[in-house]
Amino acid sequence: MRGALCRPDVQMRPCLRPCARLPRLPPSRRLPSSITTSCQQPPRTLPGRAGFSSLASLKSRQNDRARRFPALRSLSSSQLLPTTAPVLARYNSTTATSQMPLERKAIEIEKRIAAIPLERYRNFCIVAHIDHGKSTLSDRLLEHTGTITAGDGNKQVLDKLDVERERGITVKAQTCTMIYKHRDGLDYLLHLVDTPGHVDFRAEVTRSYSSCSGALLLVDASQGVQAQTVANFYLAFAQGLSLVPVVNKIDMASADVPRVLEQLETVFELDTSTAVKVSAKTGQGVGEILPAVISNVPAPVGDAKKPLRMLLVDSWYDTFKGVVLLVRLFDGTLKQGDKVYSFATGNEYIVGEVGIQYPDAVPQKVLRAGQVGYVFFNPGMKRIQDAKLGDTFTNVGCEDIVEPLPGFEEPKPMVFVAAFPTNQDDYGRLADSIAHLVLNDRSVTLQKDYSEALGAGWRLGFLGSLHCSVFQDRLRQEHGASIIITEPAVPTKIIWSTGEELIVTNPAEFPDPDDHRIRSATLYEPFVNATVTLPEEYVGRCIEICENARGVQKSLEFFTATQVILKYELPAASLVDDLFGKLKGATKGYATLDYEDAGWRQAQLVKLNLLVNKKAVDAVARIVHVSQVERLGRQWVTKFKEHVDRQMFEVIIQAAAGRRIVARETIKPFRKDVLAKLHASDITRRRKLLEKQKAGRKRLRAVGNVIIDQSAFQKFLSK
Ligand SMILES: Nc1nc2c(ncn2[C@@H]2O[C@H](COP(=O)(O)OP(=O)(O)OP(=O)(O)O)[C@@H](O)[C@H]2O)c(=O)[nH]1
Repeated sequence: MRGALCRPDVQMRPCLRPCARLPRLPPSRRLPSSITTSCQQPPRTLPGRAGFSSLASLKSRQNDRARRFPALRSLSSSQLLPTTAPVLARYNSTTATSQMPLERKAIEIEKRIAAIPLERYRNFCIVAHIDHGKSTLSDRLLEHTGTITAGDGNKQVLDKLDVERERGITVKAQTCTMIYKHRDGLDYLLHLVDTPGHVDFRAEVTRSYSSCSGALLLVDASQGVQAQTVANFYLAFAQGLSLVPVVNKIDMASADVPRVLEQLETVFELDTSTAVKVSAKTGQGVGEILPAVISNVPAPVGDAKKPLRMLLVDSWYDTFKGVVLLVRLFDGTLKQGDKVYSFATGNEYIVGEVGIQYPDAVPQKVLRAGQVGYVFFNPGMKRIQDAKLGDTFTNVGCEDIVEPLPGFEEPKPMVFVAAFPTNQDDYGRLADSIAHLVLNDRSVTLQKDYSEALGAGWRLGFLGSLHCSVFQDRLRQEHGASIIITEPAVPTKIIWSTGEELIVTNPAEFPDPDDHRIRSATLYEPFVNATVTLPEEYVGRCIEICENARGVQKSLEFFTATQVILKYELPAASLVDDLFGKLKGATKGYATLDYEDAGWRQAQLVKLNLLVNKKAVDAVARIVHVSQVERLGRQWVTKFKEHVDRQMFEVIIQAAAGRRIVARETIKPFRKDVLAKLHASDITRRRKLLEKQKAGRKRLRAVGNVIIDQSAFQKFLSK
């Protein structure tokens, strides 16, 4: 959430181009620019070509593996080389210089970059609401600079995950270096970051801003300013980024450019005389963007002659290279063989390879101050936990004279679910798949969990509901996993009468109603500050929805004659309860929502249990506000009844809030005709058989021995 992520310690820059003044901004501190001390570094030998041969060596390793393990021969190259093969495939199909082998291409790029001074570097990202065209515009810029060739196969080149392409959303910020020949005839080194628009991935956005000094503020000409435009604008502004207004989708019949320009002036007080009007789809006007970036975005500050000061922006795991780091160099240079020191862990590493994303990994001899690129070590960094995002690296021996950069605040997961394999035999395989995904998504938290009903599983924490659903999709798509996922829930804070605190993310850890301590404890739930933008005619309905979600209105402002910004303080639980879906439904899809962490608020919370023959189904339990128990309890018992088969005995389904039963349904038993073969007149025998049947039922009921099929849970837990 934004509150937890934005950097209150980053100073606002005195000059903001083109906008000069803005109210209501958080205090911030300037990004450190340079240090004045110097450091004697040991003489280094120039790296040989070894760094460039990594691809060849990977391929020969692949062949070697295939020779040793014949079963691997049937696998595709992408299965054998999880990172490099798709990279190569796309590189070959997309890169303008793609006909060249990787090594030649690397040398060519290196020559051009070496001739570009720091004053001609520009690091920028695209700030926009979801779906306003960031990834499409990135494609056009990559084509415009010849980084990739135009063509149908090149849609959303920077959206590398399957789930991103399938859903058409950016989940992971991606970076790309471009070399641009400007109108002045000189080469400029541009570094572009395509960021996600959705609020769940705000951590990615914030981190990306730290490697940039400017941003394109992109707005859809038909939709105008929306919730995430506002939120991302304030984040970028607080980081001191220089903003270039860009109006996109001008090819659309519904485009209203003058209205959008007016909004940019009114909402952000931006000077729109320099705004660029484009269609990322057709390419119209795209040629004007990079000249605007060059004139408005300042070159990064840094000194290549100083000791290394390098910020760790992102990381991912590669089977062969170990952890690969995406870094921004503030000072110094980095090349193969350099020894570096991590301020966060105190570990030392030897650089194995450095390079740039162009848009895929292209090795380079050296990275210089101001550049953003990748590095991996030799021997490789084994544990992803050692790559602490926001960490500063310097040359070994310079740790006492180099001041580390301010890091990032780790995002806190706010949505928790439990996950279980559909078939317990798959536990081991699913554990591997989850571990693999968690390696590359640092914001997911993972703990082992166990449910009597569903067996061994895990409790996973996510940044939001979309983050959770993207993770599930990736598990299914990339690992073919079949899982049961419980309903998402937010954490609860308990402050005991002794003053001690406990954050409960698993309802199983919530104290029993019989536990005397809970009666004197105070309970808290997380709240968010939500910003909703919507057309004026739907205001009444949206207010009703927010109030029903226990929201407290903070403000209602018109930012144009027909558009409203509504601000509410809301329980975070309402977001997992599909508040956004309800708002969209009420506004024909026009409402947009953004939110930031507003901290904990005291609340009357209770654990709601689903009981089957008096026995709690642990996987279903939730901690909810007292006002919700009746509605949710009724919903649960009705839905559960639909999915449980009739048994030989009566099944009682109840919802219990603490000790209070709030809803009940009964499934009548099959009555087996035990008297079928009996002669009608044999009264004693008849009574005996009926009594035996009754006792048998009683015994089963007493142990709550209800056989519930796994598919019943799946259907119950699926929306
Ligand atoms: N007509 C038209 N459609 C566009 C234009 N730019 C983007 N689109 C379409 O708008 C949709 C969203 O574009 P994306 O580039 O995925 O948007 P995004 O901002 O990267 O989306 P997120 O990463 O999910 O925030 C896609 O269907 C694009 O084809 C444009 O200039 N004109």
